[in-house]
Amino acid sequence: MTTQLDILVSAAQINQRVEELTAEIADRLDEEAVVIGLLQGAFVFMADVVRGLARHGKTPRTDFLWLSSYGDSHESGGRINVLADLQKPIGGRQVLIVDDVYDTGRTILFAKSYLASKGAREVLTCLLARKPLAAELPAPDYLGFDLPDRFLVGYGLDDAGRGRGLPDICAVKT
Ligand SMILES: O=P(O)(O)OC[C@H]1O[C@H](OP(=O)(O)OP(=O)(O)O)[C@H](O)[C@@H]1O
Ligand SMILES: Nc1nc2[nH]cnc2c(=O)[nH]1
Repeated sequence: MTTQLDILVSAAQINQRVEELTAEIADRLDEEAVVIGLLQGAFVFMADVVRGLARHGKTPRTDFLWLSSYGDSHESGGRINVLADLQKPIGGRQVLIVDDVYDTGRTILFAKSYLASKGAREVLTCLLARKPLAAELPAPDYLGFDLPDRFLVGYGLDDAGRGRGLPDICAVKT
C-alpha cells in the first residue's frame, strides 16, 4: 500500500487482548453456540477468536454473514446489504457475532436484529474496535479496544479492499 499509516495497536497488543477476551467468552458460551463472523472485515479477528476459544476449551460451530455498507468509501452508505447468508439454521441457539469495528453501529445493529429474526435464543457481540460515535450506543458484550475517530486499516480492516492482511491495527494519515 502506498497510503501512509500510523500504527495504533500492535500485533502483540492484539494477541494479548484476544487471549483475555476469549478467556471471558469461553466462560459464557454454551455447547450449542455458533460464532458468526461478519465478512469481510471480521475474518482475521474471527480466526484468532476461535483459536483463542479452543485454547480455553471451547470449539463452537462457526458461520459467516456477509454484510456490506461502505463499499470502497470511508463513509457508510447507510443501507446494509446482505451479500451472503448463513449456511446453517440458528433457531434456539446462542450466537456470538464477531466483527472488526463499531462505528455508526448500523452494521452490528442490523446483524443483531437479523440473527434474532432467524430465531437465535441469545445474541452476544464481540467487537475488535469501537470508534467514538459508537460509545453513545449500546456497549458490545466483548470489546477489544476503544480507538479514535480515524479511518482504520489492517488486521481485517480495508482501505478500498486493500490492507486487510496488515498485522497491526493502523490509521490512515490525513
Ligand atoms: O458501525 P458501522 O458504521 O456500520 O461500520 C462497521 C462496519 O463497516 C465495515 O464493513 P464494510 O461495509 O466496509 O464491509 P467489509 O466488512 O467488507 O469491509 C466493518 O467491517 C464493519 O462491519
Ligand atoms: N476499514 C474501515 N472500515 C470501517 N467501517 C467503519 N469504520 C471503519 C474504519 O475506520 N475502517
